[in-house]
Amino acid sequence: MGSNPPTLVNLAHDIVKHATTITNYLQSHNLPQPSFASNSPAHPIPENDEKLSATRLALIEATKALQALAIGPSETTRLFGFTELCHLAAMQALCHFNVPQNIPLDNPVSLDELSTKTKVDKHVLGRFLRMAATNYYFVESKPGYFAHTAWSKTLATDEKMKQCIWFRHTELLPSAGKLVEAVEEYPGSDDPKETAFALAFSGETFFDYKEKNPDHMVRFGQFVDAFASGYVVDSPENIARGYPWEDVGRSGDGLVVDVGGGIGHISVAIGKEHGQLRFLVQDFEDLRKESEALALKNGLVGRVNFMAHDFFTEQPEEARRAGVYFLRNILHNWSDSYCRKILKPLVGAMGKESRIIICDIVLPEANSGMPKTQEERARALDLTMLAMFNARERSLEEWQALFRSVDDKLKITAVIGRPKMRMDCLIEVRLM
Ligand SMILES: C[S@@+](CC[C@H](N)C(=O)[O-])C[C@H]1O[C@@H](n2cnc3c(N)ncnc32)[C@H](O)[C@@H]1O
Repeated sequence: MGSNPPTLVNLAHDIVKHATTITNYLQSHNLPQPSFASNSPAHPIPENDEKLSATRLALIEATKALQALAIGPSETTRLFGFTELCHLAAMQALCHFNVPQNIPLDNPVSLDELSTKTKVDKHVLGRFLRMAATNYYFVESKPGYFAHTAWSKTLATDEKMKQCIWFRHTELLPSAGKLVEAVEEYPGSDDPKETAFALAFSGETFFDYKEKNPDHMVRFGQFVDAFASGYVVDSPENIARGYPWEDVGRSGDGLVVDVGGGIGHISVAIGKEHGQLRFLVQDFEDLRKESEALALKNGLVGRVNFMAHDFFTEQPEEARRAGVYFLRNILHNWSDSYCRKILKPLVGAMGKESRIIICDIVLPEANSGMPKTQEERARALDLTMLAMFNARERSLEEWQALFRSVDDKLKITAVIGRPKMRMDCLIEVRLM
């Protein structure tokens, strides 16, 4: 979609073209134009129109390239990460001291009043706010008075959004800082105990640390919720509509085993759209109550059932020969050797009609044409998996090699990606 060659002028032309398409779409649908004003919507460009979403991505892509060319190589390197790190520190401080909640949604507040309410030194508070304002979070509407923008309002109106900042600052940043040490200390390790995270957090694995620090567990859960509620991750509805689930009921008995399914929110979303399917959500016993409450709330009692099950062990009789073994965001948390330990019991339980469906990222090959902004996010998730778990995102070739190493007959039979899905793909695997 991009201009060739990507010169300043060609990119600027692309930007005008894409911006015009989006502006006209919003106008013709009576939707507000994107703006920094605090009453502007949090998702101004609708996600459900595939062509519009592609234009939005192309616009982001062109602006990223234009900005890189305008700043140039030397300045980019000299300032690398400098402002981003300071933004993260300032934003974490502002969220920690509940500054977004203490600014009225539609009016400015004086720095004096904000300092009294939050008990943060007025001068330090002003410095954090002025840093954040250079990134469109908050605006100094007149000297010494701060108001919300649409950006900062996301933090004021949804407590969960603050955990996106908290996670990056409090868990990812210290872990990322230990990556070099981890690579030197544990060369080639695939052990979840030998990670950058463990080096940063007193030798604990990610989940052991969470168990000992329930506050981190709660915040992490809220972060995942917030992260999954926008453009970045596929919604449960995308998954429910992205795959021909109606075929599952035709062969086998319509049973979907949601392996490591959490409280079963994906099973519920698929179950609401596909009445012929039954679901067995497998996870740790402590999620049973919440899972059963979710099924009850959605009128799916009897069709969405919970079963405590450790996915490293053999499947019990009632979960054998299921139509589907579904694993969403499970295998990317584990290295290949652990993935084999998860997949082997599933292969052992599969009947002739069974399939495994994996919902995870498929990393692009070199020069695949995937927009750089998208690829950047996928690669960032890959490095996050490395730092936190010694795990990884995988390319199609790496997925294929993993399945082959479990069983020669395990073959990828379909990959559903864009435009039906966003970041993740649905990878269908069968014994052939
Ligand atoms: C990243 S979450 C994904 C949850 C769900 N599939 C989703 O897409 O929202 C990983 C899940 O795996 C579960 N899990 C971790 N180890 C497990 C094990 N040994 N057996 C069963 N579930 C496990 C966790 O409790 C958690 O719910």
